[in-house]
Amino acid sequence: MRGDESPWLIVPAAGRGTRMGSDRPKQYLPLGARTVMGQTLARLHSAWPEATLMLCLDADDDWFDETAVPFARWQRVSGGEARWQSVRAALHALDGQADDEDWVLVHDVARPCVTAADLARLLAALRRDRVGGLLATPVTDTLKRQDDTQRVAATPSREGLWRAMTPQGFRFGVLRRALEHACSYGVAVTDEASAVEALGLSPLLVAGRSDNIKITHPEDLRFAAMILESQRDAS
Ligand SMILES: Nc1ccn([C@@H]2O[C@H](COP(=O)(O)OP(=O)(O)OP(=O)(O)O)[C@@H](O)[C@H]2O)c(=O)n1
Ligand SMILES: C[C@](O)(CO)[C@H](O)COP(=O)(O)O
Repeated sequence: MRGDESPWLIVPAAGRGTRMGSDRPKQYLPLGARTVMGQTLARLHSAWPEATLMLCLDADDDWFDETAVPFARWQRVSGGEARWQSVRAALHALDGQADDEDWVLVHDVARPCVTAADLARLLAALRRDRVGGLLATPVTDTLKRQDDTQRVAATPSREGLWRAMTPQGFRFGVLRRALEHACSYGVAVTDEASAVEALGLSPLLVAGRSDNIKITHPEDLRFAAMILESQRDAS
């Protein structure tokens, strides 16, 4: 970001929610008093009201309602086939607007439970760092690797393993280069950090709350509603 007054924020929201299996993309399902997208954008806006939002939407999206966008400065970007392609399209749209040194924060529309405290901690950590980084939480379950008959082939150590979350924040120039590199070399990246890692850089892991869940399956939606309720009771 260039300063407190104009951070860049990319929200990939062009997914179809296949695993949710609902009648509409999961970002448009009701969650509390809003939609999933409405909750996510409200959380981001309360932390970073001056941000410029780049909102990646499917080109054929008929569900989008721009009254759900609380940001004064925002642009709609046509998303791509995969998440990283949606983020890349948003970075292309920032060409000529963002400087290489600006920080860009990317947050999934499907993570509506991110807290203001985690957003503030991430940003503070990024400002002290040269590379950039992401919210993440240490793995707490025992892990199993399957064989080709879906039996346990191994129990890998969870020591030093984290679950990657969002936001993920990097300088515009680095992230732009990382996604072009991933595109040119056909590297399949599921988050910004892995694209940056492919450049030989080491993103910072910033410990975040484990309830910053990604809504993926139907049960996650009910879980997210409970999390939002419990966070409201706690505040
Ligand atoms: N082509 C895509 C695919 C995904 N996303 C976004 O990336 C985030 C994480 O993706 P995921 O949870 O996999 O969402 P979907 O692609 O919607 O879900 P599914 O894989 O079940 O279809 C979501 O905010 C989603 O909207 C995107 O902007 N563009
Ligand atoms: C970026 C991400 O949220 C990190 O956990 C995640 O990888 C995105 O979801 P996908 O299912 O991998 O597209």
